[in-house]
Amino acid sequence: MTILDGKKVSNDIKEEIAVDVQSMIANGEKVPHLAAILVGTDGASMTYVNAKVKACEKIGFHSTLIDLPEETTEEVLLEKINELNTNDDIDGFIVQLPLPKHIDEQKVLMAIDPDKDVDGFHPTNVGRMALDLPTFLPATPFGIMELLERYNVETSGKNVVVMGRSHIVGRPMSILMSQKRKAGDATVTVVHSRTKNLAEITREADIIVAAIGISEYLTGDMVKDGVVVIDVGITRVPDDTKKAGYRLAGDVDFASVSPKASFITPVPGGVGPMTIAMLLKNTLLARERHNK
Ligand SMILES: Nc1nc(=O)c2c([nH]1)NC[C@@H]1CN(c3ccc(C(=O)N[C@@H](CCC(=O)O)C(=O)O)cc3)C=[N+]21
Repeated sequence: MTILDGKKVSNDIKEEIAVDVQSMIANGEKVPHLAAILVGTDGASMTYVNAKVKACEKIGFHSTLIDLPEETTEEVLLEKINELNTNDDIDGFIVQLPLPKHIDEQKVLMAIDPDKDVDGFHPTNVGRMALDLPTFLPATPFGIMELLERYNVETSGKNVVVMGRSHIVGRPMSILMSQKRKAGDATVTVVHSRTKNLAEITREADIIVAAIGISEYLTGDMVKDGVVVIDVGITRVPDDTKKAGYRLAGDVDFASVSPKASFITPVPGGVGPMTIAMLLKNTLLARERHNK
């Protein structure tokens, strides 16, 4: 069994990007500038956004964190987005999700200039992804593809079961893996909360991408020997024995699944760090495209 070490691979990618940044500086070019908008003070969201800003600093990007109060109106948020759209110094930006309930998420995502949409959530970019045109791939699926590639995990002709149909992970994952590309060419099945005989389907899978948001849902009896398991879940489970008061759990029951797996991602240290690395990669790409 091989651990797919997202922490290590994400550090490799960050180092590669840092080298690119150094040559940009040497050539007198502007370095990439990422902005992130955070609305409210959700603990997990703050952790992720801060991790993104810190990663920018580490590799030499400029970054701007725009912190807005929970009660920010949709109108004000849309104004902020328009400012970032028209600010030539900003190469790419993200609006951290989830947003407060009084804000229409779809409306917000559609307000982002697709050329600065480094999350790849704008319908234009989703469409471009589906058509296999140049775009920004959503960071989590992009990170999973990259992880599979770097460990030379064979996907061509394999049965891939994607658990979950979210717009951010499950859906794009299923599209990418069915496409003719590296870490693609797979036969993809999407399962979700209405799926019947779910375990019968997962037991046929060569590769499982678990992205349903239920902690430790996938157990050893639901997988076959030699399975490749990608765990996208990240839930904070209350735990008094931990200093933070919680532990991080994935969608996979690692204890029972890992003995049967050929490759498996841990949580933490798997898909999460890859997501951040690919956001940086997209921001570098945005800078390069804006140069042209
Ligand atoms: N517009 C937007 N874009 C996103 O990309 C986005 C988002 N909204 N909302 C929330 C999700 C979640 N997400 C994670 C990023 C990094 C880790 C990560 O680095 N996790 C560490 C652990 C971090 C911890 O201690 O909590 C790990 O898995 O090792 C996890 C989750 C990005 N998301």
